[in-house]
Amino acid sequence: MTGTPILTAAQMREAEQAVFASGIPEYELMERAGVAAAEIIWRAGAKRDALVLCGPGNNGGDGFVIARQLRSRGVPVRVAALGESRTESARKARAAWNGPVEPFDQAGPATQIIDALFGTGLSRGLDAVVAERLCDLTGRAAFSYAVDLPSGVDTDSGALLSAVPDFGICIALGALKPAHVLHPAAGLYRRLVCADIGIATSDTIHHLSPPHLVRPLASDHKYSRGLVAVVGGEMAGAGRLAAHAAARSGAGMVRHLTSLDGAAALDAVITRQARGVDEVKAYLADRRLAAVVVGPGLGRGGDARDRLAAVLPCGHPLVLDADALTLLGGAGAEGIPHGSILTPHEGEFAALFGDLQGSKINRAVGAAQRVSAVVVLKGADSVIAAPDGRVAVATGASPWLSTAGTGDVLAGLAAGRLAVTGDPFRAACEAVWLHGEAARRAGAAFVAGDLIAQLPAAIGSRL
Ligand SMILES: NC(=O)C1=CN([C@@H]2O[C@H](COP(=O)(O)OP(=O)(O)OC[C@H]3O[C@@H](n4cnc5c(N)ncnc54)[C@H](OP(=O)(O)O)[C@@H]3O)[C@@H](O)[C@H]2O)[C@@H](O)CC1
Ligand SMILES: Nc1ncnc2c1ncn2[C@@H]1O[C@H](COP(=O)(O)OP(=O)(O)O)[C@@H](O)[C@H]1O
Ligand SMILES: [K+]
Repeated sequence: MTGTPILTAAQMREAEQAVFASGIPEYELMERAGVAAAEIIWRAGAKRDALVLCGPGNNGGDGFVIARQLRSRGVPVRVAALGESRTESARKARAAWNGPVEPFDQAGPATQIIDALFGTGLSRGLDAVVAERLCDLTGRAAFSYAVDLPSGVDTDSGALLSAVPDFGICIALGALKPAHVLHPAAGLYRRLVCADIGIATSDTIHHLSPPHLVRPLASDHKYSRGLVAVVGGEMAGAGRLAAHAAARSGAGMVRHLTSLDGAAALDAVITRQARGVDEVKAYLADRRLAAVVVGPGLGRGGDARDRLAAVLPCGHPLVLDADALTLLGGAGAEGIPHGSILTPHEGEFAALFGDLQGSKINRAVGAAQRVSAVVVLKGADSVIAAPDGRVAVATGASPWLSTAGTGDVLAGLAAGRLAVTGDPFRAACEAVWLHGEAARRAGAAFVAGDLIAQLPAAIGSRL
């Protein structure tokens, strides 16, 4: 994965130490951060009057540098500070600002508000009066900026530790942090900009980037492009959605095994009635199968359990979703073949891995390592984790995706990409990106089937 790196507060401090060890002083880094942030603010707000809110730590120090930079460009700037500056660099930045400093609790509104109260060093929620004033000033400003992070969010989990206002632009310094991509914090700004301040970042957590897909070759045929089986059950609709998504994923052929009568007449998806477990097993004996998805439309009764039990040892690469995850949760996540893709929403995840703690990223990584499989922990911020520690986080998903059946589409799509690539982490990343792109193209108030219709265009955009 090659998207923008995401660093926790501790990893950020390590990267910062490496810069200091190379001979660059701390204050130089603060100057770089302030200059880069001021440039972004200048481009957005030009000469509109600005109020910079400075906290006691280095985030506040960045604020003093920003104030000086903006003033040198002719912006009418005021600074309000929350007490004294407590770090050497912040004191230096404050001394270099030779304008007045207002007490935070007396600062009046401005057209532009720059929040440099707290960043990665926030250790607890803001005092209620401070948070309230920040919300009030930010709400009244026409332009608002959060320096590094909105003050009040927990860097590593994206949780809100106190009331936090909505910002226009969040200026991440040096690298993204988990709070920039995880909700609820990730929903607090309209635009996110990452300012390069010369910190080397080589970590394993990345923002999900658009995939590079390949066209079929002239020598390809339907089996070489990947044969997918969808093992459904009594709820044919969900299985059908997964099957049709797989059929528009780039895979060569899709078979949908249902326990119901009525194979579709004219359809690219081959629907087969496989009433008993032996019939399911017979279909799964096909060596040409490149991926099998089980869960959408499976059901949760005894028959569903038997079908799932037939799929788990089949030896083909698996995508486990929906009812399959719920059934596996009841069994303590036993029997999940290594290298599978699991696509739980939070409820299914809790049933499977309820004891895991920490941020959404930590929980997804813990789960992936526990079952040696790729875990896609879905939601407005979907986290894709591999057992080797690689993580991609998808942001900006359309909230219109919160409609029935879109998860079935994702499962089918993941199986299709798994059949094409043979690589579970890559397939999961491609599927989540294509799913999000299809939703963007589908616009508003779509249903799961509309999403499937957008998949060819989404794929076409990445060839
Ligand atoms: N990493 C990098 O590469 C670079 C980092 N840079 C910048 O540094 C920022 C991190 O700076 P930082 O570590 O000094 O922490 P910061 O967020 O300013 O706050 C810490 C202070 O606030 C205090 N405090 C905490 N919570 C509080 C509360 N609720 N209410 C009241 N007080 C509270 C806390 O006190 P304590 O918890 O010890 O009581 C401490 O005094 C980072 O976000 C970025 O902007 C750039 O300059 C250059 C490159
Ligand atoms: N509020 C939201 N914003 C963005 N994406 C969402 C939101 N809610 C759900 N999604 C996405 O929609 C899909 C829903 O999947 P799931 O909950 O399994 O639904 P279903 O079981 O009905 O198919 C997932 O891909 C999830 O990431
Ligand atoms: K801030």
